[in-house]
Parts: sequence; structure tokens; C-alpha cells
Amino acid sequence: MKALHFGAGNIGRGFIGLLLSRAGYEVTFSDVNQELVHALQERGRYTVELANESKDEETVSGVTAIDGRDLQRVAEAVAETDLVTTAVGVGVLKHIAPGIAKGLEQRRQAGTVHKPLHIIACENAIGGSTQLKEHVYALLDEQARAFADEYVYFPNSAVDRIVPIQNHADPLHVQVEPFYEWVVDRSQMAPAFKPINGVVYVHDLEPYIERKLFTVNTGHCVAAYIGYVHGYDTIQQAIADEKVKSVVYGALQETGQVLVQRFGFNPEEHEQYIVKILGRFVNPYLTDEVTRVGRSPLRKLSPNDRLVRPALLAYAEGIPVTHLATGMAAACKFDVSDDPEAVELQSLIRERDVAAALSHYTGIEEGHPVLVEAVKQYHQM
Ligand SMILES: NC(=O)c1ccc[n+]([C@@H]2O[C@H](COP(=O)([O-])OP(=O)(O)OC[C@H]3O[C@@H](n4cnc5c(N)ncnc54)[C@H](O)[C@@H]3O)[C@@H](O)[C@H]2O)c1
Ligand SMILES: O=P(O)(O)OC[C@@H](O)[C@@H](O)[C@H](O)[C@H](O)CO
Repeated sequence: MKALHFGAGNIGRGFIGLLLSRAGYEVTFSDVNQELVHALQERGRYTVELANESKDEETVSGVTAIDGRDLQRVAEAVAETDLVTTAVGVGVLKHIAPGIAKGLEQRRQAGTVHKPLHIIACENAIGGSTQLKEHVYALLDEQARAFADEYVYFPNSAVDRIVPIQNHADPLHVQVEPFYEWVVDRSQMAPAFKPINGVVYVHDLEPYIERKLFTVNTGHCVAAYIGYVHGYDTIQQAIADEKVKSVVYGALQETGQVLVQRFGFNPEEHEQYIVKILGRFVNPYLTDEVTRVGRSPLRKLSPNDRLVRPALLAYAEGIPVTHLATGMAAACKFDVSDDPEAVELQSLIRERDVAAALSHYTGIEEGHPVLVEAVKQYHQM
């Protein structure tokens, strides 16, 4: 069985590639980073280290890579594979769609007995695979769409493993936290699909993706933005400060009430889930920079993402949202010059003002109480 994975970055090598390889797939990475591509081609293996006391290490072998800029080569790989996965960033999905679309056309034209193909986006987003499907379908003609309707599946998924920016002499070596969870929507897959070891299959992904995004990622980004405001470099340093931790915990109480109401989670079990997540953030064997965790603030402030969606859901239910609003305010202080989205946000705040900028990116009207609260918090920071 062959798997083509887009994105040989941190989660690609440290999680998806590792699990697929363990499950017996021959993994080919597609990436635009030539250093990674050449190293994978030359060595065909890399090491994954767990962030624990014994620094347990596992070698992933039998892997290779292709140049993601080579459209023809990418299309060939899509045509030949049994499974496609991605971990490129949700904003990059549109850039990998042309190679996938061309590869699906090649599969159709091959005319032999067609095998189902599953394409799973492993990104931090609601409906990541559905978003990728839309980008791909926009590039297909009617015949190719009919083919894809019959033979190509885009199940949504939720992935959870903290993998920080890597700083090793070996560009392929990757350090990861021990915990992982990969949940895939079984109802969007071919009935005969052979399960991948280590993946959890569910028939309704919504509670899983929302619980993950609105707990792990909401807590993480609040820690990053408030931590940044307090001058900390890493999540570990930020959470060690009780002032930061209490805002993070408060935000998770707000999203927690939303999640418990929406999905009927047991409140005590959800509280345990929150405590476990906070424990993962302070793993002493990891160094996770606030600039990584807060990266792409416009994506994180977008209407369907980890701050705005739970805040509006909470507000609609009469749940207080002070801490989530504080997170949004702190996102507006995230002034990181090598993050293009932070630069854009800061420039709109300067050009107009924070209320106008927040309203523009969150989609929340300026007079809305959630936005008013965020702006008030911003001015108090
Ligand atoms: N790192 C984590 O802790 C973590 C955990 C869960 C989910 N995620 C999600 O996984 C995705 C990737 O995150 P990451 O931390 O691994 O980022 P990363 O930057 O380490 O990896 C992304 C990789 O995609 C590659 N890429 C960019 N454009 C490409 C293209 N057109 N074709 C092929 N490859 C391309 C980049 O060169 C890079 O190697 C994001 O959506 C992120 O939200 C990350
Ligand atoms: O990858 P992002 O930018 O969506 O979010 C940053 C981190 O919160 C994220 O990468 C987490 O480490 C990860 O989602 C844990 O599963």
C-alpha cells in the first residue's frame, strides 16, 4: 500500500508519516522545501524522538519524497497511490489542489479497474478535507467530477499531537510529545477501507474536532497571545505565570460550557480533559515558541476558528466570554515581523483602529458586545 503525504514538516514527519509507515504504508512525502525533499530522497529514513525523560526514539524507514513544485510528478504520485494525506496548513490546501486534480484526471484516464482513493486533510480546521475537496473540484471538468464522485473520498479528520519548531543538526529529526490522537470520519469513507492502525474512526466527527480545536487550540493560542503580551518566548514559560494560566483556564471554562451544552459531554470528564491538555502544554521536555503557537493570527481570528466560533456560540447561550475576548485582544498585540498575517493585522490596526480591524477579520459587528469587550481588553493591556 502506498501513501502520498503532502507536507514533510513537523506534523507530517512527526505524526502522520510515522503512523502510516508503522501501519505498513510506503510513504512518499511531497514538499516544496528542497532541503527536506533531498534529505528524504537520499536517506529514505528519519528519526522521531519522544519528548519524555528517556527520549525514546523510533526510526521511520522506507520513505521518500518528491518535489511539490513539480506538478507532473505530483500528479503521477496521486495517480499511483492508495491514500493521500496532507499537513501543509489549511491556507496551503488550494496550492496542492492542482496536482491532486491532475492526478485524479490521470486515474480516470487510466481506464483500468478503479480503486477508491481516500484524501484526508490533517489540518487544524473544521472540515479540512471538505475544503480541499472544494479546491480540487473547482479544477475538474464534468467527467472528472463524476469519476471523483464515484471513486474519491474526502473524509474529515482531527489530529492532535504537539510538535514544536525543530532545531536539530539533522533537518529530518523530529521531536514530538508522546500523546497523539488522529480521528477520522468513517461515514465519509468507502465501506471496504482497511483501517489504519492508530487511527480512531467515528461516525460523527463534529464533537471530536470541536472539542480538540476549542480546547487544545483555543487554550494554546490564548497562552501564546497572552504570553507574548507578557514578554514570554515559550508556552512553557507563559503557562508557568499564574496570570497567564488563569486566562487560559478561564477561556477553557468558557469553551467547555459550550462543548458540554452542544455535545452533551459529561462536565467532570470534560474538566479532566482540560486538565490533561494543560498538562501537555507544560511538558518540560518540550520548548514550544509562542510565535509558532500564535502563528497566522488572521486564521486564528477567522469566524470558524478557535476564538471567534466558541465565543459567539457561548454568547448566544448567555455564557460569559471575557477570557475568550481577552484572547482576541491579545491576538491584536501579536506584532511578529516574520509572520505575514501578524504584519497585515498590525498594519490594519494602525490604518484604522483595533475595533475596525477585529471586526474585519472576525466578521463580528463593531457594536457587538463580544467585540466591544475585546476592544476594551485591548486598551487595558
Ligand atoms: N505542529 C503541530 O503541533 C500540529 C499539530 C496538529 C496539527 N497541525 C497542523 O498541521 C499542519 C502543518 O503544521 P506543521 O506544524 O507540521 O507545519 P510545518 O510548517 O512544520 O509543515 C508544513 C510543511 O508543508 C510544506 N508545504 C508548504 N507548501 C507546500 C506545498 N505547496 N506542497 C507541499 N508541501 C508544502 C512546508 O514546506 C512544510 O514542510 C497545519 O495545518 C497545523 O495546524 C500541527
Ligand atoms: O497549527 P496551528 O497554527 O493551527 O496551531 C498552533 C498549535 O496550537 C498547534 O499546532 C498544536 O500544537 C496542535 O494542534 C496540537 O495538536
